[in-house]
Amino acid sequence: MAPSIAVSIDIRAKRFEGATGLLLDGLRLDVSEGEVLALVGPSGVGKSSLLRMIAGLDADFDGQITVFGQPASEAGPPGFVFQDPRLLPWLGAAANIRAVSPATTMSEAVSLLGEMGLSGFETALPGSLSGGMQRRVALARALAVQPRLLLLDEPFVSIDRKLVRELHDVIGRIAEQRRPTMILVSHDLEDAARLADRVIQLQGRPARIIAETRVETRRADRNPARLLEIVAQLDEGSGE
Ligand SMILES: Nc1ncnc2c1ncn2[C@@H]1O[C@H](COP(=O)(O)OP(=O)(O)OP(=O)(O)O)[C@@H](O)[C@H]1O
Repeated sequence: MAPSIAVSIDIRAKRFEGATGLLLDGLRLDVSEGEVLALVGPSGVGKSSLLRMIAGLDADFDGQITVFGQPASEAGPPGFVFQDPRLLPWLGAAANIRAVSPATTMSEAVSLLGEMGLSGFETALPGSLSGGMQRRVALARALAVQPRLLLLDEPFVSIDRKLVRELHDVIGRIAEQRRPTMILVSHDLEDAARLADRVIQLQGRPARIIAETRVETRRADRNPARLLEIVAQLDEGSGE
């Protein structure tokens, strides 16, 4: 049986007030339930803007986006991990989760932090955590409401490569075990190659889909050599 559609995007036009020209013009894309989709493209192409439209945070465009069959602006908030972790600096890690999701019990928050590899850091203030750890708290916070849709906006920027790999593992585990539909925005082909089931590459103004690549290799089998091959395949697709 074909998987059902989680997110259906049909944008005829998106323009920002005061900006010259259209940001998006004729973008159609369906995301299947449980799929990990990567949106990749250069800075300024419109990836974050598209993510905000999918989240229902920006309904000012010509077209329609549905999330599990409902207009995005009425579908309820998805899990959203922003480029910067946006943690409350005066609250510990578990309290940060509960501040956004009050229905989450302390033991659920502790268990989520454990899943992110942060056992023992429940009361740690954000300022005492590394950038990678703060991202993991933000991920735990997004997962606390058990979202069917998880949106990740450049979760790997400004952290060093070793921490990026740890975060790749955490997100890969979420994909395999919790199986939310995930849309991951990145400018880095390697992030996409490591995590995505399908990679959409955007380019230009208005932004167009210049390549769509399905990554058939199971995430667990994407060892360094295979990852290099996948990145090369994506590079070829983008004409780089
Ligand atoms: N609220 C806004 N008003 C006007 N222009 C905007 C607004 N938000 C974004 N833009 C413009 O839209 C374009 C796309 O921005 P967006 O942040 O979506 O790109 P991006 O691909 O996510 O880039 P980056 O990776 O640098 O965040 C940019 O030229 C940006 O300046």
